Amino acid sequence: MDTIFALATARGRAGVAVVRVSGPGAGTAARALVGDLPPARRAGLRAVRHAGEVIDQALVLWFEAGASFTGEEVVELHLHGSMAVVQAVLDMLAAMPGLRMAEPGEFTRRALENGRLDLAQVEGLADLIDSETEAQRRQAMRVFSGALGRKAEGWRHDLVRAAALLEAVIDFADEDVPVDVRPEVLALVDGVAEALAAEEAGFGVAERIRDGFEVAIVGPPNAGKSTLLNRIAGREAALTSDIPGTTRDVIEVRIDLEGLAVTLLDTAGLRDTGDVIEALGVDLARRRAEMADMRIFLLPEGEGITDTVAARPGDLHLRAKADLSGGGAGAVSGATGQGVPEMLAAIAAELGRRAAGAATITRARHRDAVLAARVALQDAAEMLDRGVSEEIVASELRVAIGRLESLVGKVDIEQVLDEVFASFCIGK
Ligand SMILES: Nc1nc2c(ncn2[C@@H]2O[C@H](COP(=O)(O)OP(=O)(O)OP(=O)(O)O)[C@@H](O)[C@H]2O)c(=O)[nH]1
Ligand SMILES: [K+]
Ligand SMILES: [Mg+2]
Repeated sequence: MDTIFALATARGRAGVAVVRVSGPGAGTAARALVGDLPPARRAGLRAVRHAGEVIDQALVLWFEAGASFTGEEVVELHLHGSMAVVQAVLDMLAAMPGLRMAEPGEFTRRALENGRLDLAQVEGLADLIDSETEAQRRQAMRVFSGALGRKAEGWRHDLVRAAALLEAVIDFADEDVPVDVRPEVLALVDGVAEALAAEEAGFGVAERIRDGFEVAIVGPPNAGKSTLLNRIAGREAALTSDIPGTTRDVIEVRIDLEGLAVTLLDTAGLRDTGDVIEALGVDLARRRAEMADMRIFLLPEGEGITDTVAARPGDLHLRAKADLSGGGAGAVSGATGQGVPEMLAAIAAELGRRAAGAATITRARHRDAVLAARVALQDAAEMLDRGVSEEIVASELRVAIGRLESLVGKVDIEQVLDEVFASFCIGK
């Protein structure tokens, strides 16, 4: 096994830069740089030397194999965050036999391979590092701390018991087994199937928390949609003018709305138009608005709309240009900002209400495994009903168990590893 090393912190000038070394040669490599190592898990200040010259003063941390992030011997060198210091240390490590630069995600991959993390935790860690909003952080932390693994283990436990009950009947087929195990098996199968269905139902929202909710601003031309978007963005994200039909493309602005990641969409004003390009914009506006999680309908007082998008429960209907019409509840003005805080609070309340129903599963990979397991359980329940032999029902349960184990990487792991690690950067 190679000993790997990498800069674990972001590149560039900083107060501190951490170089991490992991593998059987980590301790030896570190001793060559700093002399004696401090006791395991205790920070110690050491001079880093190259050919007798002091390169930097570093805080050194050393972890024994079996008690580190990767499960291997690990040394962390907390250097001053200078490009020159970091480069000198990386060069010295690269020159040592048996050491090489880590691949992207390789530290985490070793943690997985050594059983320090399960696959879902690895995904949670990737999301945690990528998280930008409070809801993203909280959701990622839940997965990273093993919540999905614990749930999967509970479901697996119930299904293993159900399969064992059926297998006991198979083993004692010649004897007179007085108990009918089918009711208990069915109860276990139904219980897990229900829990899986709940995960599927909450998946869409969990995915939105991870990737962001889309909220589209729609309305007739010149309603002030782009002006409103710019007010919220705090910059000129979209062109505005008194000419109807100014916006043609969809303009996206990403905001952090009370901890939720939200992408606001400014769209072309909806109307019938002979202008070919504007008509393309109106088409695009309608499609994106219909796909969005929520719509803000902006309508000037006394004005109708000739070409509209269907509203759905939870959408907001607001009167535009509140400054001209005297304002009041349900009115908003991008020009003056009045009503904007109330509008943002209403969006946050609606999306927050939906976010509360988020599942523990957060990725399409999880959803596919849960769906496949639930389908197998449905088949098993139906077979029990029809009096199909215990062997066949038990093998169907094994299919479901296998799919649930894939959530935490117990099976099919190679297939998903490359995809999962593709999003990691070097040093993780
Ligand atoms: N008084 C007032 N004028 C506004 C307000 N919002 C926008 N306007 C004006 O209304 C006109 C249209 O504004 P835009 O933001 O371009 O409207 P839009 O809905 O994006 O228009 P299209 O992209 O053409 O559909 C501009 O002259 C703005 O200055 C507002 O809240 N109050
Ligand atoms: K306009
Ligand atoms: Mg516009």
